[in-house]
Amino acid sequence: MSNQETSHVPVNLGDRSYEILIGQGLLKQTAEIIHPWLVAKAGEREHPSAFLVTDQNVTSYAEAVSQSLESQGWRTTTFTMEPGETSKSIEVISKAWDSLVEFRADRRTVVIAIGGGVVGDSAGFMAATFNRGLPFVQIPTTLLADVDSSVGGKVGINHPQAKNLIGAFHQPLGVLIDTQTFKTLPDREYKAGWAEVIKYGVILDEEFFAFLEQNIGPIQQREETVLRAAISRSCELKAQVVEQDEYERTGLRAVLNYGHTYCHAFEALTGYGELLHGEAVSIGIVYASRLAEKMGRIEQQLTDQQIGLLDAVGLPLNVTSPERISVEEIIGRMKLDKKTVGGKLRFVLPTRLGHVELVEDVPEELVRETLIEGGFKS
Ligand SMILES: NC(=O)c1ccc[n+]([C@@H]2O[C@H](COP(=O)([O-])OP(=O)(O)OC[C@H]3O[C@@H](n4cnc5c(N)ncnc54)[C@H](O)[C@@H]3O)[C@@H](O)[C@H]2O)c1
Ligand SMILES: O=C(O)C(=O)C[C@@H](O)[C@H](O)[C@H](O)COP(=O)(O)O
Ligand SMILES: [Zn+2]
Repeated sequence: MSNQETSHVPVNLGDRSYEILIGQGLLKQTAEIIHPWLVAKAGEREHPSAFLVTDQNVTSYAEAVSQSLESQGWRTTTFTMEPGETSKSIEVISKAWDSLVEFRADRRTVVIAIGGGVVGDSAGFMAATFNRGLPFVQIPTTLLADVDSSVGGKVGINHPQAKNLIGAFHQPLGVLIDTQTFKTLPDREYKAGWAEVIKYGVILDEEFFAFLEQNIGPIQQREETVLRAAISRSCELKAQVVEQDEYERTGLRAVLNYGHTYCHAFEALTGYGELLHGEAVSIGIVYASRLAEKMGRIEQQLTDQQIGLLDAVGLPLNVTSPERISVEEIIGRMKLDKKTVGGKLRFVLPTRLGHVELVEDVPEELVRETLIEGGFKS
């Protein structure tokens, strides 16, 4: 694939269908790219307006987007959040609602997220709630947002007790991925994104997992061809799951939550921000796999294989100083997980490489054992 080509990944959801575009230098063409998306979904408009949402580290990308739109006659304003997980809060959303009022946003104002998953999830929640729903476009700028958070319509904010507890399903009109944004992405954030990519291999695609194992060097070098292949395949796999269970009703979409029951508890208990989401996913995968071993679903070799790949891309395998957090606190936070039914924990667990299942009857004692063996306070 030449670097100049733009790839298209469709997400087929009836009248909420959209496409994910992956290419270089797309930000500057935002106005031209999103115009047909808007016309198809909401009709032609005379005085287009856009509410741009970004964070302080990526304002230059938001400026490129506003320049493109304003050159085509759009009225725009930019809402800039502080970077980091703590911005996924009701206080930030409340300020954004005030700005939307001040901007005189109407039902046709497009909310455009330009940033990582924090910006995308928050902006999506603004779009889902203001005026009972505004059109929404995702322009992700982290690897994690490219491969996961920008796709599938889960939007929301955190509750101090649990991740993403307040939210909605609100699909974007489209996703525009400009791979040039990788140039400024710090190493820690870059590595964090690979946790969700590796997750897809474990849950759905053994061959993709092997491809990642064979490309550690190019991954570390941020080689464009491998990056593009990994982003496209991840988006395809996520789209296939979301197409079958958009609202996570049948349990099918829950496979995307592999490692997340542990991950979300660790994120909340370490105070949102100590661990990046991708780092917590990496740690959560290790724990979930160990739990699967204890349940006799897999051999230790499969856990070791996942650890090998996570470690090779530089991801953490445990929380720092786990002894400061008690096992009971973790179990308590796990019970706030959205997969919990009637107070009973449910976990997504592997049966083999490329396949996972949502498991109902997980003995809490085995979960405790994994945590105690990981060094948490008993
Ligand atoms: N909705 C979903 O389906 C879904 C899926 C996965 C994760 N998430 C959520 O996504 C969030 C994590 O997203 P994230 O990992 O992108 O973190 P993030 O949004 O916090 O971004 C990470 C950091 O990188 C900076 N940054 C972003 N792009 C940059 C660039 N190109 N150059 C320089 N700096 C840049 C940001 O300012 C921030 O400091 C979590 O809140 C997680 O819960 C949601
Ligand atoms: O899109 C999904 O569905 C996912 O589970 C993807 C996850 O990577 C993501 O972290 C998501 O935000 C978790 O959703 P939640 O419903 O457990 O909050
Ligand atoms: Zn995730």
